[in-house]
Amino acid sequence: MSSNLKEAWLRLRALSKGVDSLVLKDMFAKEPNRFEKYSLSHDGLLFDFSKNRIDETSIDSLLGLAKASDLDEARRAMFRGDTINFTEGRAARHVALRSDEPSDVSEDVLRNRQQMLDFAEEVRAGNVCGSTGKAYTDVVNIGIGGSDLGPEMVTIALSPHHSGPRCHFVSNIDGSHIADTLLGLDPETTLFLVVSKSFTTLETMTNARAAMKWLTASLGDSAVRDHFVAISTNLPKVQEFGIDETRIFGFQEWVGGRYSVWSSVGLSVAIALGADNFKAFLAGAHSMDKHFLEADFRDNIPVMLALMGVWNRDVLGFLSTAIFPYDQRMRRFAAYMQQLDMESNGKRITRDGSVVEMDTGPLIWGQPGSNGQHAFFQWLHQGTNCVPADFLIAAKPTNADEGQHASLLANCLAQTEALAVGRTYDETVSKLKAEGRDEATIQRLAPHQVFPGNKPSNTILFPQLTPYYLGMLIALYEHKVYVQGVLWQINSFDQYGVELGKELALATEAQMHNGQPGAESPYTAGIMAAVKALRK
Ligand SMILES: O=P(O)(O)OC[C@H]1O[C@](O)(CO)[C@@H](O)[C@@H]1O
Repeated sequence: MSSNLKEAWLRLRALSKGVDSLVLKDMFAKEPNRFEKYSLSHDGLLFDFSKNRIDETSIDSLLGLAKASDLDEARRAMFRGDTINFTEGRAARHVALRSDEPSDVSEDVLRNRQQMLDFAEEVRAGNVCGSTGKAYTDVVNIGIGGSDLGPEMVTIALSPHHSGPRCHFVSNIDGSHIADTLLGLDPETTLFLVVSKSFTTLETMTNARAAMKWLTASLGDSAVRDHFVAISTNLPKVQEFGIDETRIFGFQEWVGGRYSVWSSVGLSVAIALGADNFKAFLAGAHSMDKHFLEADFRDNIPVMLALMGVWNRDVLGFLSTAIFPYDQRMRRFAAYMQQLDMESNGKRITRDGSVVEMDTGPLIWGQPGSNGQHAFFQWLHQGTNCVPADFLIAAKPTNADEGQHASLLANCLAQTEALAVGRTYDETVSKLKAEGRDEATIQRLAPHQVFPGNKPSNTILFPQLTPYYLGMLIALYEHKVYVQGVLWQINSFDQYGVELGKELALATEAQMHNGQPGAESPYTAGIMAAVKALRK
């Protein structure tokens, strides 16, 4: 880490001494124009970060950190296609997937995109169909992690825009996932998309083999050609698996799994929504890309979102960040963001090989509002921990009642206020008095009904949940994650942390099926014996 950056971190962390005086209620009283000062907009999307425990001093210090980390060069390096994935020695150039501008990779990107969109349109039109001549009614995307979460989240979020076959998503190695999905599907009208960058992922290969068995049992081996598509960068493995070469859609090595929904990995999205909607999805992301690349840091939404996260994590010390889309169709958004953020920034080694000295990526979790309000919001309001949260909401509903949407909006905004402001003991006593409670009841209940408040949140408001704005939202979070990785000096684009468990699972499975007694790992021998006894 450069001495500049070290100093910037020291300056920032020195501010932690004064954080007790940062009380949102008082800060709003002193600065009634906080919304004007601490909100940004771009292309219809509004980012309100006024309900963070920040002031001009903290913002200056955070911006100083961004500058000292050479973030300006880092963002240009990403767009140039430099080797920013420095452990795996490649670029992370997902921004090129949503750009039509000429570059060294644009020809390849546009060719892949066109092939994928043409195929999607042919499927939608019924021109490409099953082995018995029937059009596909159902598409099953088999993949996991980035080969599943993006397509699944996006197709669910944009369901009002569906006009193609139904889409299903199978990911889990648990055989019940594919079994339950295939129930009720007709082999003659089902198309399987086997999505795996590596084409070696155990879950995906196992589920793909199960799907093939199910299909060929009724339509014979020759049907595989018409009912299986592969999306991968590993062409030899796909061919070995037996998928016809005319049904293989590739993408580039520099597309990371969790950044791949913009590539051929989005085929299920394109089949469900059509090429024009898919292009609008890319265009929304591109708009955010340009904003991220060009706007000054203080006016830059991904940069400021990242800096709020760093403030909450490294100065205020909060372990987690919650994501609450007030949108039932965005119910898989937090799960998607979990992989994006936690697989990217759940790291502890910096670019120079040393152990990082600050806390890195937070625990990401969330559920849609208003449901969450009736489950875990109690804990947020009155529990002993503090969790900063992002609230996301569309100004206008899509295929839903305007009045109900007004209630949804009101709930979303009210929660951000309740978290920030809380309710004091005296206010609680007044409320109980107004309810006509007697003195003894007031004394007994008041402490239980106090809300400490001072819980930070961001609010992200967008016009409507369209393909364009969903693309913009995802790109916003992608860039936030990258900015934070740059500040922490970690590589946001590898995922070595998932490997050890995979290796041990293979050894454990071998032991479970045909291992010699006594040769088991001491850590699992006891439970393995219990499993074997129960399986007899
Ligand atoms: O697309 P693949 O190669 O099957 O990988 C699936 C997922 O597995 C991981 O490599 C590890 O969980 C993810 O990064 C990736 O999205």
